[in-house]
Parts: sequence; C-alpha cells; structure tokens
Amino acid sequence: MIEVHDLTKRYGDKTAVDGLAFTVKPGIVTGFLGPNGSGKSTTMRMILGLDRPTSGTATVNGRPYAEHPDPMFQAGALLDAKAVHTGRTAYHHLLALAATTGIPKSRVDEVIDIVGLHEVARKRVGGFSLGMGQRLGIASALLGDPEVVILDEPTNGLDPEGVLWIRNLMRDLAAQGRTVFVSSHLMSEMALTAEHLIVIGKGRLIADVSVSGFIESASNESVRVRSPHANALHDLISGPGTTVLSIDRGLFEVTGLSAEEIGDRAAGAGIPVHELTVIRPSLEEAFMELTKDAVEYQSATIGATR
Ligand SMILES: Nc1ncnc2c1ncn2[C@@H]1O[C@H](COP(=O)(O)OP(=O)(O)OP(=O)(O)O)[C@@H](O)[C@H]1O
Repeated sequence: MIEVHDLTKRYGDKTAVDGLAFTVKPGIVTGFLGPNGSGKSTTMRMILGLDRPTSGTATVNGRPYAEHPDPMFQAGALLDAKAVHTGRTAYHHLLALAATTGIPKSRVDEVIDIVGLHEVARKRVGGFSLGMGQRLGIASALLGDPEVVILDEPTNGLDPEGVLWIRNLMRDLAAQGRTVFVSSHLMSEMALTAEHLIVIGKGRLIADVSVSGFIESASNESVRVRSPHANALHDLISGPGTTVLSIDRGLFEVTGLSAEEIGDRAAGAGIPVHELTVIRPSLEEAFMELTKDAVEYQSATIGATR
C-alpha cells in the first residue's frame, strides 16, 4: 500500500507537485497518468525517498520508504532503465545488487527467468536493446520479491511484444496481491492494464477513479444522422433533453437520443435515413479533455486534430 498526504515539492519558484493526496491499494494495477511534466516522476521519487518533499508525507506499507529496515523487500522500482553499469553482465549487475542488500543468489536466477533474460544474462548490459534494458530494470525491481512495485513509464519505446509482456507481468504481480503503481502519459495503454487511475496535471490531483468509471464518464456519445428530408427529421428529433447540431445540409449531430431511438422514430414517420452513426470520443480524447487545462506546453493545433 502506498499513501500520499498533502505531498508538495517545489524547485525554487516551480511547484512540481502541489498538495497531492491519494492511496494506491494492493491487488490491482493502479495507473498514474498525467501529461509530460505533470509531476509523476517527482512523486514517485518522493515515494521512494529519492527526493525530499517540501511538505507532506509519502509512505510505503505504513512508513516512509527510507525508514524501513528492509526497503528492497518492501518496494521495488524501475525509474530509469539506463541507470546501470554498462560494463557488467546482466547477471553480475543483479548479483551485485543482491549481495549488497542481503538477497540470496538463487533469487538472481529466479528474476532472470521471470523477465525472460536467460539467454543474454551473461552478456554485457552495454549491448542491450531498450527492451532488454527495461527487462533488466524490472528484474532489479523484483529482486527483493517486494510487496509494492513502482514502474515509471515501463513501456516507453518498447515494441508491441514488449508492451504486451509488461502489461501481462503487471497484471500477474497484482493478482499475486502486490501493489502495482505504474506511470504513463497514454490513457489507451492504461485502459488495457490498470483497474484504477490517479490522474494529475501541473502537480495537482485531477481524478482518482476506477478505469471503468472513467470509461463510463468518457463515453459521452452522440449520433450523426443524415436524411434528405432535413426539416422533417429536425422536427422529429428536437425536444427537451436533446441537442441537435446542424453539421451540413441534412446532416445533424444529436446528443440526448440513442441511434436506435432516432432510427425507430424516423421509420415510424416514414422519413428516409441515409446515415446513422454513433460517435464516441476515444479514451485518449477524453483524457486530453480532462487534462486540457493542466498541460504545460499546449500545441496551438490541439483542437484542430479532434
Ligand atoms: N530537479 C529539478 N529541478 C527543477 N525542476 C524540476 C526538477 N525535477 C523536475 N522538475 C520540474 O518539475 C515538473 C514535474 O516534472 P516530472 O519529471 O516529475 O514530471 P513527469 O510527469 O514525470 O513528466 P514526464 O512525463 O515528462 O517524465 C516539470 O516541470 C519539471 O521540469
């Protein structure tokens, strides 16, 4: 379990994290979402005792991470996969980590198997691909068989096979009862992996919501309907609780009525319909909408691409 209370981090006059409060529960994957620069890495670093909060607290399994006598067994993290000694083999990198933290040698072979690095374990890390480096970073995180696993953008730059592997691994770790906290700036990726979401923007909490709740609130659908009898159709579907936008001649975008209702009404009135399309915003669009006021460097064309 991770608990964050009123967590704030300032760098000079820049507030990177601004009064964050949330709980990350065991047994599920929790996605930590936010646009670039929103404070995800800084928050994770404070949870792991690598940055000192300006104010507030972050605890792992009930205590600040650094105050645990056995931190490697409490939480394992992948923050920067490139932070390894490139001259060492993967095996020796993990062995050195294990030796300095009182973890038995047998666990090194176990984590190498878990992450599928068996064939390259005796090769120097300097020659590793990005995906192999991510796997090694995850092996290091799992070395202490920790209750809490924290991964900062673990799928960044990976090929589809690597993305799928990490997705399944996170789900398995959660199914084993662990707390899995994973950051991303991609809503679509989190929708496939996480059960719960903590969304931040400009260091502030924007949403603490289940993925299914987010999808439900995001699926604010509308219906596009086209008919050569534009006026008759307009009269038929207009009314309280319905919004009818005229897009083009005979083409309307309707909210407040389902496609079935519109189709049935038109059929009942003998009005021909040439198009009936349900329009649902993508999760990525819903996420952009949610965080639009909290994006640090907004592109001028963002609206035009929707
Ligand atoms: N050591 C530092 N000194 C000054 N400013 C910093 C420092 N570390 C982070 N920041 C600033 O704090 C803000 C939050 O950064 P952070 O890296 O935590 O965001 P993020 O959500 O992880 O972003 P990204 O997805 O781009 O990695 C940014 O504006 C960043 O420039």
